[in-house]
Amino acid sequence: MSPSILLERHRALSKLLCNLIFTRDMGGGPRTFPGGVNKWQWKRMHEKRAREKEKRLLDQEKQLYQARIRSQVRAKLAGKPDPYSNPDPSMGHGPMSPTDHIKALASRFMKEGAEDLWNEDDGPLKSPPPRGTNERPGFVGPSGRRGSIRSPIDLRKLISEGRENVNFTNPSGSYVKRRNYSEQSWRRFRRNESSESEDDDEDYGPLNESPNPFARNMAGNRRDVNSEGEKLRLSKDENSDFEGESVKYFAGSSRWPRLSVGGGEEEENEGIMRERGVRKVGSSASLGKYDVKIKKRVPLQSLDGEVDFPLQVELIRHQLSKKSLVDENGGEKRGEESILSQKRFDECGISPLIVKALSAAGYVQMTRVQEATLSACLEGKDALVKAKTGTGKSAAFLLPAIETVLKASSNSTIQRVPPIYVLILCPTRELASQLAAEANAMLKYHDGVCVQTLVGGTRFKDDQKRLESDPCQIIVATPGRLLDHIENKSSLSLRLMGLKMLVLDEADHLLDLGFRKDMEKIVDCLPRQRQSLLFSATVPKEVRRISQLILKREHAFIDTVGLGCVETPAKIRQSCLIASHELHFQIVHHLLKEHISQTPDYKVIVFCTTGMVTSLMCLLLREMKMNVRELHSRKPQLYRTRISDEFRESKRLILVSSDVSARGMNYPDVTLVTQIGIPSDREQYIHRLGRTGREGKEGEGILLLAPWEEYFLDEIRDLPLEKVPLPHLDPNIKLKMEDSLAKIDTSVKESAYHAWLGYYNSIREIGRDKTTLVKLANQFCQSIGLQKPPALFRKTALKMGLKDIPGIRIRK
Ligand SMILES: Nc1ncnc2c1ncn2[C@@H]1O[C@H](COP(=O)(O)OP(=O)(O)OP(=O)(O)O)[C@@H](O)[C@H]1O
Repeated sequence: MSPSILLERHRALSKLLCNLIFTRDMGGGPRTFPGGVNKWQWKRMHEKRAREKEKRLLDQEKQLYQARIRSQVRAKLAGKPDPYSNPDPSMGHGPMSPTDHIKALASRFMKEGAEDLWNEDDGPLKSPPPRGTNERPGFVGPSGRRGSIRSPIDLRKLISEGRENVNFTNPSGSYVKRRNYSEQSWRRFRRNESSESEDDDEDYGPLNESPNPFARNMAGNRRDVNSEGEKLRLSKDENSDFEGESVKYFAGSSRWPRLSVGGGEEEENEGIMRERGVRKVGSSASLGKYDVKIKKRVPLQSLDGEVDFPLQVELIRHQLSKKSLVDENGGEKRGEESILSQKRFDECGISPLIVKALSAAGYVQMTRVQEATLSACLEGKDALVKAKTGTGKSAAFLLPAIETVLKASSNSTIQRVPPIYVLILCPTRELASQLAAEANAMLKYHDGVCVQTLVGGTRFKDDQKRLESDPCQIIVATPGRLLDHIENKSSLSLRLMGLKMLVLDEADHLLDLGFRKDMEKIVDCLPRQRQSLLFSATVPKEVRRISQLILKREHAFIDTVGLGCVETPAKIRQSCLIASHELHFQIVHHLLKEHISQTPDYKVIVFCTTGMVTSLMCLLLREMKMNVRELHSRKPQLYRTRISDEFRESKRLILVSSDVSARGMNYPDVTLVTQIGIPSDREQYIHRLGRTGREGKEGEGILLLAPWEEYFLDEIRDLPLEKVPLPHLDPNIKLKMEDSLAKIDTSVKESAYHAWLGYYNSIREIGRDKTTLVKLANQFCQSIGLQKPPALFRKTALKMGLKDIPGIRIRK
């Protein structure tokens, strides 16, 4: 063997050993922490402490405020002067003015980068209901007007008193409206407040005259101060993050003070910092001291009067030029609804062969999310990206992923263990196959780059053989199967040492409790020196916090939806029907028939709560002579793949599915999505709905709930859902339906009952009242044609906390 080859081998071996030694400590921070807890337990402990502290502070503040009001009332009744009025504000000892109070509270409690998260409901800000209306918030009334929505107070807006009215677009072209809220909103707020205080706050007498909305807000009475139709977006995020930096502000006038919450252990330091006029920003609450930036405090006062006129003129100019561009391209309407941007792929510095492959696939112009993210991703930055369903997020991360591989391959020397440069994780097997297919389409003209999937439901040994015989640089995997490989000490772990990029598609779901443990283990085995990209159509605030465990501190948060904007595509008509369980099957049948008669090329997805309920629904619809397929996790993988492919290619077909199809699946031209029963959460509703109305096309979504499930509407009250009356149901269909139900095997119905019970038991709002849950389950049981509820195994009943609940039968 020649010396040069030996030297080469020696180098490769040393590199590998270095990697092994230095990359065991991965994913951020040391591996062991005081008390022997691991990194994740340590961080969770800090999160918990921060939450508790925040709650304590809020409670204190609430008590102080209430005490103040009481004293004022007493003084007023006794004819004494207001004990809190400060005759000489310059003395500085009296109580703060309401506005100052709010500012002080805001600066104490709000976290940097989380101003929008102050909205506890995590939804857009909407206007208060007009007095005297009975319309349910969030629904479109018969007149077509949207019912108003109860939403929380936007502190920043209140702080922004004195600012000029400015309308501008952010770099994505979305409309941003800014107004002077000083008097108008204040008056509106007070009006709104007084209307409710009559019922709620008798004790406090003149509370409705109180000018301190925040204290009331803390007391749980959140109210909105926006006027109807206004899209208020005051956050720095949507401005700065389009620029690719999470700490950069787009407009001078939108420079907001960075605000933070100190974590449990940090109280002492916090005091010192405050004294020095320095404050911590970043995720100190959740990450202890590991993710804290030190920033100079920007005094609130000085910002109040600050108006950067030249910049505002520039913004208005930008808006006008954007508008004329849109008009040139076929009117404003089209411009708003198109997912495409003005930029072409050949303008953004990606490899010409990829551009060629993209053109072959019909991609010439970038979509907005692709334009907004590509440069940051190509620069190697970490990013958390939020964009609506069906807007091209997959290509937005696949392109930089492929570029990373091309770059790494051209730089690397021959290695004994071929490295995996890109790891893409996603929640379902079907989505993994879809992403791999899309990546392969982009790699059409690149022979040397290979993509493989690692998903459950296939033979583990086959995976291993494939990995050995056909070394790939990109892996698309589901967390469970990937972890099997890692824990099996296969060569995959070694190959992952060369990882350059980690992508989490449907990131919020992957960081959710169901996947969290697996994700923690996986991330621990990846090199720390990597780029991480997190994509989803929904990014709830907890996810934004937890995402920092994967992302670097200086990551970009790119939100193309925008704070306060509706999170679902504009062209999807959404409606909701409320009906008792026994009518559900009939209604579903009626809705499908109606849709089919109106839509020649129909393509429908019916989402059910669980796999077994999906199975029952599918059998029933098939009995009713409808063209249906079923897809859920109880089916073998080969069957799932076949059905998924068939549904992708076909028209005039109904797919009855569990949540395996809820996220990421790109079935073209789905005309209707129906959801039967409550989705597991608001995010799941948005993702399921997003299977229709993709690429800016039209779509329709119908949610069917039982009356007791109506509470869920509160979670999605900011979405444009129209509550529609029950359709007239044909009595003949009822009889037919009963016949069909009778033909279905009892075991299927029993399994559906058990699954139903398990599903709703796991939903916090319902599962905690076991007696009611069992009653409702028995209603469902009758609606599916079972005479009495099937018995549960004692162990199952125990696990579910249902053992001694009346109505539950235990197997002997
Ligand atoms: N630049 C482009 N030009 C034309 N079509 C595109 C472009 N980028 C993506 N698409 C198409 O847009 C559709 C939606 O893309 P994709 O599945 O990536 O959406 P998504 O944002 O990931 O949705 P979800 O949130 O549901 O996962 C696909 O049919 C895709 O082919």
